[in-house]
Order: sequence, then C-alpha cells, then structure tokens
Amino acid sequence: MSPRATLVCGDLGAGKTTLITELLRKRKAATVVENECGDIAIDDALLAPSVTVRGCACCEGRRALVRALLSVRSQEVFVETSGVAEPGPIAKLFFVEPALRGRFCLWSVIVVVDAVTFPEVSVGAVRFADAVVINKADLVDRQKLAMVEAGIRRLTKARIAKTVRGVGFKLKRGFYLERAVACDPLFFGYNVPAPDHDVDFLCLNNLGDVSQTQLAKLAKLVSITACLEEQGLLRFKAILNVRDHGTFLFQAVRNYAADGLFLRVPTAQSSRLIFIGHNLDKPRLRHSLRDIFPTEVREVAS
Ligand SMILES: Nc1nc2c(ncn2[C@@H]2O[C@H](COP(=O)(O)OP(=O)(O)OP(=O)(O)O)[C@@H](O)[C@H]2O)c(=O)[nH]1
Repeated sequence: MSPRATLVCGDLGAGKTTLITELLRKRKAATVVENECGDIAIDDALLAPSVTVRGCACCEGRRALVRALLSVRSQEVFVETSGVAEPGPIAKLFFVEPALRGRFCLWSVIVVVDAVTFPEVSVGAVRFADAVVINKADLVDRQKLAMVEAGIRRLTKARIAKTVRGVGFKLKRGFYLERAVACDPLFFGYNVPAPDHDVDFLCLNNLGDVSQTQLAKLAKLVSITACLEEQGLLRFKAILNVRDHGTFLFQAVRNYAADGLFLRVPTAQSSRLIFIGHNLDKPRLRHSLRDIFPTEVREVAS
C-alpha cells in the first residue's frame, strides 16, 4: 500500500503546526514536510522528524516539495503548507508530477481556519478541503463560533470540526479525485500560473545569543508593529537563544499573541526571526532591528 499523504493548509498562524503536533501524538512514525514561505524556517524547531521546504510549495517551492516527498521513507506523511499556499496546486502535484504519480495515496486535505480572524479566510482553500478545522474555539464566544461555522458551511459541504489546539480532530480519508476535479476544472493543468500571494517577509538570521534587554526591546517592537500595522502584520516568529536561559519560540499572530508569547524549545538552535505581512514598513523595521541587534543582524534576502 502506498504511503498516505495528508495536506494541512490554512492561513498564517491558524494552527497548522499545532494540529499536526496533536495528530503526531498517535503517529510517532509519521514524517512532516514543513513548507515555510519565508527564507528561514522556524516551525521545524517544533516538529520532528521534519523536512523543510523553502518557498511556497504551491508556486516557487514546487520542485523542492517534490524532492522532499521523494525522500520520505515512512508510511505516513503530513505536508504543512505555507500559510499563503493554495491546496489545489499542491494536491495536483501528486497526480500530474511524473515522479510522484502513484507513489502516495493522497488521504486528506485539511484546512485550518482561525476562528479569531474569520471571515478573513481563503475561500478557494476552504472549497477545496475535505475537512475544515475551525481552530482557536477558546478565543471566541459561542456566538462568533456559530457565525464562523455557518460562514464555512455556506462555502462547503466538507466535514467541519471545531477545536482548541486541534484536540479531538479525527483524521479520516476524505480526498477523492472526482471531487477535486469538480472543484477545480483545471486540476490536471500543470502549467497554470502560480497565484500571486502579495506577502512581504523580513528575515534575520544568525542573531547569536540574545540578552534579556534585547528580548524586551524585541517584544516591544513586535507589539508596536502589530498596532501600527494592524492591517499589515500577519505573523511574527522567532527562535531565540536567550543568554543563560535556553532556546525559546517567540511568536505573534496579527495583533494578538495567541497564547503565552514564549515556548521553550528542547534543542538549542541558532537565533533567527521573521516578520510576515502585507506592505510591511521594512525601513522602519530594519532601523529598529539594527538598534536592538547592532552588530549581529544578517538579513536574509527575499
Ligand atoms: N489559544 C489558542 N492558541 C492556539 C490554538 N491553536 C494554536 N494556537 C497558537 O497560535 C499560534 C499559531 O499556531 P501555529 O500552530 O504555529 O499556527 P500555524 O498555522 O502553524 O502558523 P504558520 O506556520 O506561521 O502559518 C501559536 O502560538 C499556537 O500556540 C488554539 O486553539 N487556541
């Protein structure tokens, strides 16, 4: 039997990594292929064993995704797509890409929806999914949750689950080719132009060890940026080696920290960060970051 492949898609910060982490509790032998749209990877610090694919897998990262899938040796693989990816172009790779055809059984296409930021959602992604997970149910009241569910139901007949941190979601076989083709008549068209994601990144790498003062300044910069660029900042993520304290994941989604800002990461990693947004004020960010990390900043070209 071919290995099962499940795509986990959804907007930036919706809870894809969290859902996969939950699913992996019962599937210790599964592999995760992690697709990050910026030029540095952060989520691989949390998800193991994982293979990272840089560049959005629905467009410029397609070849890298194919290579990553060909390296998978386990019987189950989860592909976490970048937060801007459309699932259709990725699903079609399993059927039109000669190296992948017949190699995997595409098991399910899951789209995670952030209950807080709904109705901002990729309609195309929701329509393509066979299961929609409305996540962060703990952060909205019952009325909003019902409104999100009704909104999703208007878009699709797919299975809908409501979760907190993905808990309780049952993975089932849901992907069927006939449905995908009905949803996207160009499903078998390989040379369809890549979608235009209109997202900016600012990535810094090799930040060295970070002092408590730098950490406090960075936290302030993130919260100021989230307020100033309320419509623009979509996601901030950093892995930081805090001097004498260990390595932490520090993150924010839009203008809220979805949970505790800091999460300890088990293994030491090189410090790095990424801002993702629409029309980010990069000169302002660069200037503030130079102030915080005067000697260490290495910006990754994007
Ligand atoms: N309160 C709350 N926080 C959540 C829930 N699910 C995820 N989070 C938090 O939301 C943030 C983003 O979660 P991730 O799982 O990293 O989201 P993602 O979709 O993988 O993010 P990207 O890979 O950046 O697109 C993290 O701080 C999570 O801990 C939830 O149900 N409730």
